[in-house]
Amino acid sequence: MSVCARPDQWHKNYPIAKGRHQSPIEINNKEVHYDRSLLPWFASYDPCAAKTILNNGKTCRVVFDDSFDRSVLRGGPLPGVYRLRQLHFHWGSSDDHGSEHVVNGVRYAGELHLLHWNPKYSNYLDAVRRTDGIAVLAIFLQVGKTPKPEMKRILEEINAIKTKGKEAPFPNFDPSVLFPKSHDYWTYHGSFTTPPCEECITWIVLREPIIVSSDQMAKLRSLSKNAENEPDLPLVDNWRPTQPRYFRMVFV
Ligand SMILES: NS(=O)(=O)c1ccc(NCc2ccco2)cc1
Ligand SMILES: [Zn+2]
Repeated sequence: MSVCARPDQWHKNYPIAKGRHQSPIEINNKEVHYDRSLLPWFASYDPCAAKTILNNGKTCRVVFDDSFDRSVLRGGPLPGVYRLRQLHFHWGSSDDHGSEHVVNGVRYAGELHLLHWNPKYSNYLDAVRRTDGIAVLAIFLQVGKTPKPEMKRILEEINAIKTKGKEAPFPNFDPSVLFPKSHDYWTYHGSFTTPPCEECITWIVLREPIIVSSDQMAKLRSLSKNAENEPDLPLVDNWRPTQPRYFRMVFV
């Protein structure tokens, strides 16, 4: 495996991976702080901003037009609007694990991340270098009998992006159809969960998971991390283990 492949080796190329604001973390109800000044969050997404779906060898990602304030997240812990840039997933090799954040010891089968950046900075890569540059809305995927029908749209495209580097058009999609009923959330300051592990993320982790079927999780696991003409390597277990919380409060 290349030196960057294993999370415990990342710090060799990205020293910040051993920082004090790394993600994901364990969220334990007995340690969270209630902050009544926190507002509800709101997403207003333009379905026409959705562009393509791709397999980058590490995850399945849907990319949106973020050339202006077209699809935005605001409220909650955020100081202003943040532009939706992409969404992607993390999942395991079986239904009993795969999420990045862990809640009171509970691991979910997967986790959906919607990544937004702060347009007060000139572009995404500039925002990535700022502590208030990025906001990620995280939604747990729980395996159950009555899956959310809106997940089907994404999973139907999986066959078109089986191998690394494959991309397909993904028009007319409003990701807020994937949200659970409750908007209750935890929030804390953390990092990217993959290199470069920059500590630029305001995390908004939804308490209520969305239900997916075991077949839908198997569909995600049918993706490959290799390119088309290479030996098959299943794309599974693309989650980072939880990192030390140090003294970061997690707010409700
Ligand atoms: N799982 S996540 O939401 O923390 C996440 C999201 C996006 C990246 N992208 C990698 C990157 C960082 C700077 C430029 O490109 C890495 C990790
Ligand atoms: Zn992620």
